[in-house]
Amino acid sequence: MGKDHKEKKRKHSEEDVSEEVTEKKVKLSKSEKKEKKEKKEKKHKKDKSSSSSSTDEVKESKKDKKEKKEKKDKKSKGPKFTTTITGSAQSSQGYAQSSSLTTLSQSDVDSFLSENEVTIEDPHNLNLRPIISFDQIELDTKIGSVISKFPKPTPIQSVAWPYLLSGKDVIGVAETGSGKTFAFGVPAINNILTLGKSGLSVLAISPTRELALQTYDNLVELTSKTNIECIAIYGGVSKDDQKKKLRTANVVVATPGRLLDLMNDGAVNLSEVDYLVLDEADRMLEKGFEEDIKNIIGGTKSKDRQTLMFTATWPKEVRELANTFMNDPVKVSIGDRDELSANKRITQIVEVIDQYDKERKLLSLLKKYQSGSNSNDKILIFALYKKEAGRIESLLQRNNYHVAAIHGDLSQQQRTQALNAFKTGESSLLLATDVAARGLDIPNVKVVINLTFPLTVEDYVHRIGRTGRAGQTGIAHTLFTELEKHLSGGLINILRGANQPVPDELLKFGGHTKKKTHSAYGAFYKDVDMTKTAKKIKFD
Ligand SMILES: Nc1ncnc2c1ncn2[C@@H]1O[C@H](COP(=O)(O)OP(=O)(O)OP(=O)(O)O)[C@@H](O)[C@H]1O
Repeated sequence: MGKDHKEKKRKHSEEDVSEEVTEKKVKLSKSEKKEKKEKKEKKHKKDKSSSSSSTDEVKESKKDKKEKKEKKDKKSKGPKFTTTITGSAQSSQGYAQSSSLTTLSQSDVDSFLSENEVTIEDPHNLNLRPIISFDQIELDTKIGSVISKFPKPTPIQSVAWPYLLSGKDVIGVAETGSGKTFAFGVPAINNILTLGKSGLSVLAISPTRELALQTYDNLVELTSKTNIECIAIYGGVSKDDQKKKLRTANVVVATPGRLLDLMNDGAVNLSEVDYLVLDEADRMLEKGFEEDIKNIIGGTKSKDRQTLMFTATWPKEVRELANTFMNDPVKVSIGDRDELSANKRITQIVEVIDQYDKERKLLSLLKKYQSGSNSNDKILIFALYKKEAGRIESLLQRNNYHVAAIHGDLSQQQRTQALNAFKTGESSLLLATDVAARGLDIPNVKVVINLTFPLTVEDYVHRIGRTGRAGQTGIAHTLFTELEKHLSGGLINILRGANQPVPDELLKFGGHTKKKTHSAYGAFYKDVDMTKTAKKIKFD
């Protein structure tokens, strides 16, 4: 390999993966569009030449539609949440149900499951009861004292912990801001302490540098009273310090590019990793990451490894790939996660506007949301591309706004500074690309403004999830233009699913979400039922 090529490769691996994937997707989608057009033309010619076969096709497609409808009707008539957990003292591989959980009445367990719309798909039939209060779980006291700052576990923690402490592979799907980091973090650290593990045994993979750092901070807090050493591995900073710390680390949180880089340098050995987490798992399983993830997982223990996938969105398209890395996973979902859905405590406002009106509209929204007693409210503005972010940053500065910015054209130091300024409130505006869409837990973000709609509806759910976290409420204000009309159907479904008004102008775009032209991208496809009204599903 030539020096230039090597250098290019290194740079590539250190670039922010998230933005990189977004841009790759767009480039590829152009060539795929061309391919699609050619296919369409071919099909058209074929149709013309055979009118009888075309009649057959119509019949066939009607039949298909009928079958699909029947299947759908059947599905919707069946029980939505099928979880029942019966039985009392349960134990499995090192996890023993506490006596206080055993004495909990079955009706209390049932109402917890129903109120939180819990679904558990457990191929092992373990029937493990959810941990409803902290006194129902026996954790190492060094961890117990850290998490006791919270009043009780969040639903995803309640349900996932017993399975994770039992050594099972788990897919955890729960809304944004619902405590998924501790859902996988607490058992990770508890297992190290109680099983007396040494060496590098826990690896969590994150899609962005900022999220890797945040998860690292959470794990440092959890291990603060222990000798466990944690390290964050991410690009844009020197490797030397990371290499040194890797020699003694027990827990690694990493972005894929830098981790692979260090693996290639021989600076990290994952062969003893037996607790592997893909955070924002659907993102990590997209085509742009797939190879990297395969290579990383290939370096970990293949036998006796516990593999976890956590996310707020779990599109069908990634599920098969997920299974290839897992061993009979238990799937735990909170809320109706089979349908893509947003956190219901977020007020969603969607305005359909002319794209040339965006900048004027943004300035008026900032005036509206930061006026009077709300003048210091934190607002997060999402642009789609680095260029757009740069342009809007100048626009805001010209209008005397003090704005922090995070996107791929900035150095890691600038990004970290910007995020800190927004976290501490030194700057009440943060302008970001989708680098900040997932996972970031920034206190008190009151409003998220989508200046340009993201490339997928999943990304929309993650973006708006930067507000309304940990039980709080928030506002998401989205500017939608004709350019994004192919995503209108998916957006309409999300709005309806969260009991939010759907503007007539959005309905006019129709209710069909087109299949993504590029399979690497978002993997979100859905036929939209325009007759669907928002419903509250009850567990009975
Ligand atoms: N048991 C708990 N009770 C109350 N708050 C909690 C609890 N556990 C975690 N939190 C807090 O909830 C917030 C959101 O948690 P976290 O960032 O893990 O959410 P998430 O589900 O991973 O969100 P996202 O899908 O956006 O990544 C954090 O500030 C965290 O400290």
